Amino acid sequence: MTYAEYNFDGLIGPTHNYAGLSFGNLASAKNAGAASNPKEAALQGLAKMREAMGLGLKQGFLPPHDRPHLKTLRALGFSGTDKKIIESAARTSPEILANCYAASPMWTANAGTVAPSPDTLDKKAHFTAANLAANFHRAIEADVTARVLAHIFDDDTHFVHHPPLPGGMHFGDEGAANHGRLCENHGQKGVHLFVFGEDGEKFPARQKLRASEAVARNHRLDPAKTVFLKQSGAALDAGAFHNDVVGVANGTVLFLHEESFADKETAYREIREAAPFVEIIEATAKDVSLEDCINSYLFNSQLLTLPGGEMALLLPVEAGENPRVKAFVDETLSKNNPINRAIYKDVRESMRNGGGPACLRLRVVLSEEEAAAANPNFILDEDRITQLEHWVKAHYRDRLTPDDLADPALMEESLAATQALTDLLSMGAFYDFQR
Ligand SMILES: NCCC[C@H](NC(=O)CCC(=O)O)C(=O)O
Repeated sequence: MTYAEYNFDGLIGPTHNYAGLSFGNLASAKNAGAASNPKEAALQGLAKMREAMGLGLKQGFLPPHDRPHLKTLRALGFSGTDKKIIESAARTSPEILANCYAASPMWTANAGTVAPSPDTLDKKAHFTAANLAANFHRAIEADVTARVLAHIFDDDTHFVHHPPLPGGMHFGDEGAANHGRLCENHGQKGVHLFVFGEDGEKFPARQKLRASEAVARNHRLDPAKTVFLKQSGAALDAGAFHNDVVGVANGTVLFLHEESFADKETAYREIREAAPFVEIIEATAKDVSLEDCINSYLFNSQLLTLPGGEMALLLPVEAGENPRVKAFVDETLSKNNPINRAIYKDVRESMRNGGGPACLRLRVVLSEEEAAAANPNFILDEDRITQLEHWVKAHYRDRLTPDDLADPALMEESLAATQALTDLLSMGAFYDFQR
């Protein structure tokens, strides 16, 4: 059976803004209060999806969530008409309102963790939506994300869906941003790398070891092909709030910064034991400092296997603008390894909130049969992506500041856009505001 990797990117929602909500995420803090451009953000995201499609890769997307999330605002005691809810939240609790307005479901690397069917005991593909317990604005994504995944992969002969882990931060889980899969080819049993953290001196760790272990158990992974690795405190405190800021795995390659893990020698040994075929390509601190790494998002690139078998790095333009990072990329391309191409893409709107190319996508490996069982409305072809571009251009603003969140007109526009999208995608009464 033929297996292929699908990248499911987050379609960036109409309320994309810079509210500085994520402690430990340096870009989010730095840009707090700045004006965003939601239209440009969504079009940059779609342009990245087009790029991947142009490379001959399979591309899907996950829809944005309904924002503002009125259900959460009501649960927190705001009542009356929708307009009244926005007005009173804006007046008394602008911070709560900003959290309920975040377009953060765009970063689908945090939507959940996926185990492809060749890797699981029951030979089904398993999904666990991430609980994102570390941040209020992200924790409210979990239920709707679980609904989205169940809607797209709606066939229990092929797919198993696990609810977000219970227990709040005790089982804090941030999904695929702390997870990678190594394999010789997609149809063979892969090796799962789960990276967890422990609170640093400056910043808290979001991913807990016990959460990664629970996901691995639920997904019925082979313990011999599962490795749990502790993130280094230095990386966390330098701003790597998710491990995918300092490393990426694809196929036989692990591409990362040498200071990613707490105990590098042990980590590499365990990875090699589980995946003897692995090729580790690392940047030393001398090549690129952790600071350069985090400012440029070098390792938050998508490492993609092209149809011809070679690999390409899809990097943010910021990586090409840093001379030390650019030199390291050029050197990597010139060496004898599978990475032969670098493509720099502009996803600046997302980058300003700490999300690079790899944050914007969830990888799902599917057999042909499984792909045929997935909802085709969320797999892109030329017609579908053009439709989405038109939808963005028709509904999105090109400027949004945190002050604008107080304006009930923004709520009306955003929910009207979401309604139009559900019509376009035949989703029915999908979101909480439609029920
Ligand atoms: N994987 C990338 C995730 C980026 C995301 N940023 C944010 O939520 C910032 C939102 C804001 O500050 O408005 C986060 O930190 O989880």
